[in-house]
Amino acid sequence: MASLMFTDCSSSTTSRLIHLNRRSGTFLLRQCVGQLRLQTTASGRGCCIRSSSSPISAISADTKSSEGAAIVIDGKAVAKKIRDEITIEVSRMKESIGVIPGLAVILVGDRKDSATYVRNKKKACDSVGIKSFEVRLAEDSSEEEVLKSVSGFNDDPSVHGILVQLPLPSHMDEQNILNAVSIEKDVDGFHPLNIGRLAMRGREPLFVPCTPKGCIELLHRYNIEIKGKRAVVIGRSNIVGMPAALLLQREDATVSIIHSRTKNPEEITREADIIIAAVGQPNMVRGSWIKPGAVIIDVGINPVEDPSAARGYRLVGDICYEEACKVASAITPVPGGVGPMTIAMLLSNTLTSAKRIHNFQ
Ligand SMILES: NC(=O)C1=CN([C@@H]2O[C@H](COP(=O)(O)OP(=O)(O)OC[C@H]3O[C@@H](n4cnc5c(N)ncnc54)[C@H](OP(=O)(O)O)[C@@H]3O)[C@@H](O)[C@H]2O)C=CC1
Ligand SMILES: Nc1nc(=O)c2c([nH]1)NC[C@@H]1CN(c3ccc(C(=O)N[C@@H](CCC(=O)O)C(=O)O)cc3)C=[N+]21
Repeated sequence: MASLMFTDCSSSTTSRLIHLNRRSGTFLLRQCVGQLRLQTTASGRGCCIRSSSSPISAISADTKSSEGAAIVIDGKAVAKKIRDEITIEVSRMKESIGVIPGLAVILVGDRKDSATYVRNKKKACDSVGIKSFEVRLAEDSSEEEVLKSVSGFNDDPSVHGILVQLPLPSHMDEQNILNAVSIEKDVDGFHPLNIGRLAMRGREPLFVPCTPKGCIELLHRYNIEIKGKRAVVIGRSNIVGMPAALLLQREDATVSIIHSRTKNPEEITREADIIIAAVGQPNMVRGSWIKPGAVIIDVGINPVEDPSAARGYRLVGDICYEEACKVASAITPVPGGVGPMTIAMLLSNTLTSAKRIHNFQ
């Protein structure tokens, strides 16, 4: 694990989440995702479930939320709904034209977290009927070997999406490898042509990177308006922060980007109606950074030591959850927020790719 450390803020976040999920998970799934209505009763512990009988479209980044009343944006439930939608489309495609969408994953090295992600992607493919292909290469493989695998999948007609799991070992040229993925199969959306088109007005990428796409999809599915809002993206990586900022801009938000050299990040963040945090710093964004009523999408996935957890660690986001949910109007939890959406968007991009390649509507 890259950053195993103690952290003060949100020390009780995990137990609180489990508590909330157990008591209110079912209604969240049914009401937030299905009928787009919220009729929650505030949990006994008060944090992060807003009591409301209004439609989710009432969530506004402008309105001051009442104390301790943020709505939990349930990424796990939305991802499940998207997987159900994909399952139907995959079987319709199979029945109509006999084609099964296929996703190939290339994993180099033996990082535990990467192996877990790849295993989860395979499980997700199985759950919707997408065929999965996998190549595992040793840490000391050559770049040529990886390029050979990419090229094999580029030429394989049963593969419609190719994902090279990142990070790659340091002796490899990541750009060179990502450039080699056929843009028609670039379901991660990391090819420079796809990113370039995302940045240009009037141009459409073939694929949008999965994590930022998942963030926007959550905002859409909760009817959170983006147009005209002030958005702040914290982090500017090629795979999350930068494409997230581009997507928000395409949705007519006014976007600021914060990075490691930004002065007074808290001041800039406090102006935002919508915050997307993709930093990799556990609990960095404190309650005092957040404008009352802001909507928060927490992309960060940071392992922090926790002897009481079965794995010896637990995952926290970049946002100090327990402080933020007292100020924000809506927030994604970690885990159960953006992570499951990333995988759902990967499946969705793979289905889109197969449909496009076979000209199937
Ligand atoms: N939920 C999901 O599906 C996914 C989650 N993640 C998680 O999201 C987080 C970010 O991932 P990723 O984008 O790949 O990370 P990177 O390390 O590639 O990028 C981090 C970004 O954050 C900025 N940054 C770092 N420290 C600070 C700071 N103190 N203040 C302001 N900005 C800072 C960096 O700035 P600079 O550019 O100046 O260096 C950089 O732009 C991680 O926790 C990762 O695990 C990632 C992918 C998917
Ligand atoms: N080519 C490439 N594409 C990626 O999209 C990519 C990548 N490389 N490298 C690593 C990051 C990270 N990433 C995650 C996906 C899902 C969860 C996820 O499902 N998380 C669960 C928790 C999982 C757990 O408990 O361990 C959750 O947040 O609820 C997390 C992180 C994709 N990435």
